[in-house]
Amino acid sequence: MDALKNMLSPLGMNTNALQDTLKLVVIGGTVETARRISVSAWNGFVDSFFLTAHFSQEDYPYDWLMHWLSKQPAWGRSREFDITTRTVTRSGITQSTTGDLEEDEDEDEEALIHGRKKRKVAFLPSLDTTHTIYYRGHWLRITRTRRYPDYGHGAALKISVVARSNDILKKLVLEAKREYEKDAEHRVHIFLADTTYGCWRWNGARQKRPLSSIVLQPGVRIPFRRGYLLHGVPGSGKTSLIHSLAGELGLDIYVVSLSSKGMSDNTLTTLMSHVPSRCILLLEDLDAAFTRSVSRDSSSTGVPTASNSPNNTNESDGSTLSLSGLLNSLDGVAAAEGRLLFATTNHIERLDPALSRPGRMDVWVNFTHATKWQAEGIFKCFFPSKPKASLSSSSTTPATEEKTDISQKNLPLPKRKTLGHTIPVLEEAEIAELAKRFADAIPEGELSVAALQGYLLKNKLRPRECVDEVGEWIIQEREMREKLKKEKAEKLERKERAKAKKVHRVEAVLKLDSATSCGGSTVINSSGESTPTEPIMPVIISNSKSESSSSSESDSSNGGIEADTEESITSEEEIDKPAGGISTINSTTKESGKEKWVAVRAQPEPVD
Ligand SMILES: Nc1ncnc2c1ncn2[C@@H]1O[C@H](COP(=O)(O)OP(=O)(O)OP(=O)(O)O)[C@@H](O)[C@H]1O
Repeated sequence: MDALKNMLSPLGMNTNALQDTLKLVVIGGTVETARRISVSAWNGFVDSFFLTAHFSQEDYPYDWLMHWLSKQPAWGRSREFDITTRTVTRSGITQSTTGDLEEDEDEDEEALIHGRKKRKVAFLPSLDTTHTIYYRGHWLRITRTRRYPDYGHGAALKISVVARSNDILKKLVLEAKREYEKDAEHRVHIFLADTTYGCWRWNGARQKRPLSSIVLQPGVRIPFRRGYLLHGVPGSGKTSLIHSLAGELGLDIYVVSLSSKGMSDNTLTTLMSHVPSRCILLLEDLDAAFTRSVSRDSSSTGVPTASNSPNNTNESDGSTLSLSGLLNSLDGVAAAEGRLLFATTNHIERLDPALSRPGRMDVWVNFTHATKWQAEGIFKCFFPSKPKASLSSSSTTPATEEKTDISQKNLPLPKRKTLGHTIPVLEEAEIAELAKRFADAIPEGELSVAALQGYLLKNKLRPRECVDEVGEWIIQEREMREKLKKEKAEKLERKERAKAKKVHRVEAVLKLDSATSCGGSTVINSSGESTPTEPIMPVIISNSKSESSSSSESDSSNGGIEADTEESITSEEEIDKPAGGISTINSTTKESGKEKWVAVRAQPEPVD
């Protein structure tokens, strides 16, 4: 140091300041070196003493572990965890772990409480935080991370434990698997197609629903076949029947929405190659996918053309699913034993007949609005009744007696309970009589079963009043429907007017354009005038488009343009034919090109 001082003093530098700086550098360097050494020593220690297992969300052990974790009482003491009501995670952790937020473990995620969906609360290990859980004499260090943080999805779980052999981790995984499978016995698991990555994502598990809780018309039975097409009005029980069948057969459901963004022949093939051999494959929106201009030619993309779908273009949609691509995939799926193919649609008339070829969709079942028979059945499903033998003198008894109630075994499990309230349990004969009165009041084939269910749910605690007031409710429903219909018609009319205006604007622009182009042409010369627009322009415009200001005429000419440019295989199009006697809504819909797929198959024979 003295030598350094001597060296620097002739330069006139303040040696004290320099000394301090040097000291700081030395101390800082030492501290940083010590930190690095300790970190790498810790990592070395962890590597040599800790066993670490990684679980990726794409694989089943992740589900088992998440399910197991959700049941650990440690969450009650944890100071940091995620609470979610989303079902998009791949874990089945929909039951409460500490019992502090959710009282009713069996409650269906979709149960309606006062007309709203009641959501379950689930606990998750929070992301990027290490949790410590004591398990069989070992401390487990658990960290959940995002695999693709940039894309905001894909999770992974890391579990570390200090142990000599990996037995403890094996035991843990096996225990988690056993518990998961035990729980899964009572649930139907649903997987959704992820069109971005061409894989299946776990989307939740539902309580199994007894088949007897689906009230279908007598004679509607489902024979065993490979492919089923369930068609009919919304809210008539198509999806519920599939879920119920899945529960009955112990199968999981794999759902593909054919109209989803990014769906292509390749994606569908990839998805189909990953469908397990025993499962139900459900194709949703079958009609939605093929209201487009799809051709049997594999080169066809099935994407709406700009003309028939103004808001939807090839680029924005990204869908390149062709009918032939779908048919090939279906044939592949149908080839496997133990796999059932279901498809649902609200518009059977829009489907291509090729979809219903034997081996693809051999059974067609039509679902209609509620009949009186169904109304009676669903009423009996909803209200518990006491068998005559055990009937006490009082007409109503507390809900605790529900457990012995026979009629309740037809209800989906969750709907049997209504917490904190007393459900009147009436005599069987009285329920039968009320059900009959209820059915008498329900107009045949006018209201959906789902609507009836909604009304009954609202009156879950008032069976008698529910029947007394059903007439009023039907009037309200009709008024509501009328209102909605009116609003829809008005909306359509507004749209039509806007469309007509647009056509006029285009005409005006065309006029202007032609005027300008003629202005620069030899027309001027031939007339010998200096003003170019006068001689020819009006004639040219009136040839290409009519001068008519009526919106209907404008629309029909527009429709003509669409028909010319559309790559449609349908020869039965009626788009621009004058629709004598057809209501405004119908005719406008056809003109707008939405109904270009017409029925090519007659109603199939009723299934028995
Ligand atoms: N036939 C039925 N028996 C019992 N419950 C029914 C029936 N039809 C409808 N429901 C009830 O109505 C609700 C809606 O039914 P679901 O989703 O199965 O109808 P959907 O026909 O699949 O409708 P969408 O075509 O809109 O998908 C469900 O909660 C279901 O319990």
